[in-house]
Amino acid sequence: MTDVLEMADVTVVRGGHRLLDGVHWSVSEGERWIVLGPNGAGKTTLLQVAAANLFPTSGTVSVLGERLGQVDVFELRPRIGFASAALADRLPRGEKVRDVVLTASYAIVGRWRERYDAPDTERADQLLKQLGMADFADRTFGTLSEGERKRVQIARALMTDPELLLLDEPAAGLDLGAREDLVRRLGELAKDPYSPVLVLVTHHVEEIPVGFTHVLMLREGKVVAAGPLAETLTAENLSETFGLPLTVSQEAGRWVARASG
Ligand SMILES: Nc1ncnc2c1ncn2[C@@H]1O[C@H](COP(=O)(O)OP(=O)(O)OP(=O)(O)O)[C@@H](O)[C@H]1O
Repeated sequence: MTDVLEMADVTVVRGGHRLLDGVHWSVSEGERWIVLGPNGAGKTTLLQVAAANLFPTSGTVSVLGERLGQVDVFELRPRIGFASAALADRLPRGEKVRDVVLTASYAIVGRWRERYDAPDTERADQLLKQLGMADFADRTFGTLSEGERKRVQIARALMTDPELLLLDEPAAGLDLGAREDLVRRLGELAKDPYSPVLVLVTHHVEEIPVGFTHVLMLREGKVVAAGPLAETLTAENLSETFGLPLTVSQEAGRWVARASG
């Protein structure tokens, strides 16, 4: 199996703080990863490095076979799909939903004078359909609910047919129904063999979709544990990651955690 992502001894220092501290991480073709950890653990920083948006202070990073520092990141970035709250904030509220997806082709937010061919529009519509948003294509982004916006962002992130898809807390801020809907859709994406390699950041084990295969657990910039979900997401590792005694169980492929005792 080829390596999609390879980090060796990656450290990121900002303002005297070690946001990431000696991270080793290897992601291979076909894997679906969860990055789990408490607030401030460094999850977003890790994703920024994986997205080739942030260069580490030390250590080496290879993404899709290209070594950061030796590759033109403007050629690499279109091969990586990315969705985060920070990116969503930049999407114009008055933009048509179809255009929010379409403009990803040019890595821009907000349609202007660029030209799109019919296959681009067809792909945007197909992705909106896949995410259950076909009926919303002509609405403006600002009129959507939070859950609907999240689904549009995932469609947008898939527009360039990326080889790696990075999702930073896609279920944050959703009510129970919208969260379950999104987790189910991410589960469908996970089981599709044509999907890109997936990396999903979350604080909550309840948000791990069925079909995800691996977990990297992060605390204070350090990897607590990383490996296949079934053997890595233990009560011991979870307690160490979140800094309190926790129990964890699995039911029908979904995970539940609570404070023990
Ligand atoms: N430029 C910076 N200078 C100093 N510290 C920073 C800087 N950027 C981020 N941090 C700190 O680095 C830590 C890790 O941040 P990061 O956003 O990666 O964590 P996270 O795990 O994604 O957190 P959350 O779950 O709350 O989103 C935080 O404590 C944050 O305050």
